[in-house]
Amino acid sequence: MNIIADQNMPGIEATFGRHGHVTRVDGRHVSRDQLLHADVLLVRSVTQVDPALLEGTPVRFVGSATIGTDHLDLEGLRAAGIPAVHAPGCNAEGVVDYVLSSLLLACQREQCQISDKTIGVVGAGQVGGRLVARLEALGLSVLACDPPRAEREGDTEHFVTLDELLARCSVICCHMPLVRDGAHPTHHLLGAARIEALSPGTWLLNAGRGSCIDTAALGARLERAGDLTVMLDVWENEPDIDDALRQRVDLATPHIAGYSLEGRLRGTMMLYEAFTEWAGVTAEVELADVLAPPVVATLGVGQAEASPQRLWQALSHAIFDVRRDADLFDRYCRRLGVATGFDRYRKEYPERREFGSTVAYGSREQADSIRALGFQWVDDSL
Ligand SMILES: NC(=O)c1ccc[n+]([C@@H]2O[C@H](COP(=O)([O-])OP(=O)(O)OC[C@H]3O[C@@H](n4cnc5c(N)ncnc54)[C@H](O)[C@@H]3O)[C@@H](O)[C@H]2O)c1
Ligand SMILES: O=C(O)[C@H](O)[C@H](O)COP(=O)(O)O
Repeated sequence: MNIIADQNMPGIEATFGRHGHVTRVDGRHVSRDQLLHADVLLVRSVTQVDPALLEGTPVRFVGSATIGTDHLDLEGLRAAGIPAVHAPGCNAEGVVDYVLSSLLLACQREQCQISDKTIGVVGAGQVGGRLVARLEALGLSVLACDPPRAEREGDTEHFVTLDELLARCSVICCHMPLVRDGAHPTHHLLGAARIEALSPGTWLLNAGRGSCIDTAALGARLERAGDLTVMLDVWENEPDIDDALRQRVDLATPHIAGYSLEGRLRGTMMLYEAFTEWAGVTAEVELADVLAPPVVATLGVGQAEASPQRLWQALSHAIFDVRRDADLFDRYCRRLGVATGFDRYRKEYPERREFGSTVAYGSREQADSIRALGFQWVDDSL
């Protein structure tokens, strides 16, 4: 069996490699010619897959190690009889770690307390739902907007409309998928009018898809007024993103929010499970076989971290200081140009572990706070 896989997917040789010959390709430039002898195609979000790409090839199984599916023509592939699977939730914990690291950094920079803010989460699925749960566990004030869920679950009590959320929240976190049609499209959901209407001082974070925000309008507001705190992990026209906007926002990262080692390996393993079922072979490897223990397995919290926010900052930034990614991304862009820098940093992304893999030693009084942040807690008096 011939397996073509994106070069940015870890764990493929250890899993799929047991059942066939693996060839790695640059996911941004997959061509039909490269697939003329392929049975299986494994991609990430940078490869658009539709029936035209696969026409006349022997590809009979497509797997995308991603949460998002906007790069897959699922309907077309279904009509062509080609199974296409993705990896729901695989890197959701990593995205939540990214959001917490970013918001706590913004608090540090602006000398404010996160507990004074109301945080709005747009899109309360695998990522947004987990984010709401962690923020609420930390005792923070949260509102969520998810019209498809509100409709499906008949729940208007727990969900607010987008405009209510924008009006009531000082922090807005976007985690909706990119949907271009249907009853609840998200393309430019935060369009020019909504961006103009944001109160000065609002924090806006996007870790969903770049095109959910009209970034030309966002850039125009920042250029004119510079009165928002903006954290962008996703962009319109990746990797050739608007460099002026990149330099204007407060935190710019190249679509790495979900790039924890666990998240990337979970993506591979979810595809592997689907593949073994499809191929009728026995899965020979589990996640634990390919996931090494974290290098930093334990963290001492120390008595100095008196306030909950200082404790959260110390812990989250010890494991994932998003400044590192922003600084390195900036260096890559300056050295290589923005489009090459964007992809190169993703390709060379330093290993990052999830909060949930890390044990933090703290006092009994700190236990709830440590756990709520997403870490494992061990009593430091033992
Ligand atoms: N930056 C990253 O590294 C990264 C990582 C993972 C996922 N993502 C993106 O985040 C998106 C969300 O991930 P997820 O795992 O939570 O997906 P999900 O499908 O589990 O949840 C998406 C939620 O958004 C809701 N939604 C749909 N349309 C909406 C609208 N108009 N307004 C508000 N909510 C709406 C859905 O009902 C659903 O509950 C993915 O589609 C992907 O594009 C980015
Ligand atoms: O949808 C997702 O899961 C993420 O946005 C995605 O995985 C980011 O990484 P990429 O697939 O672009 O390497």
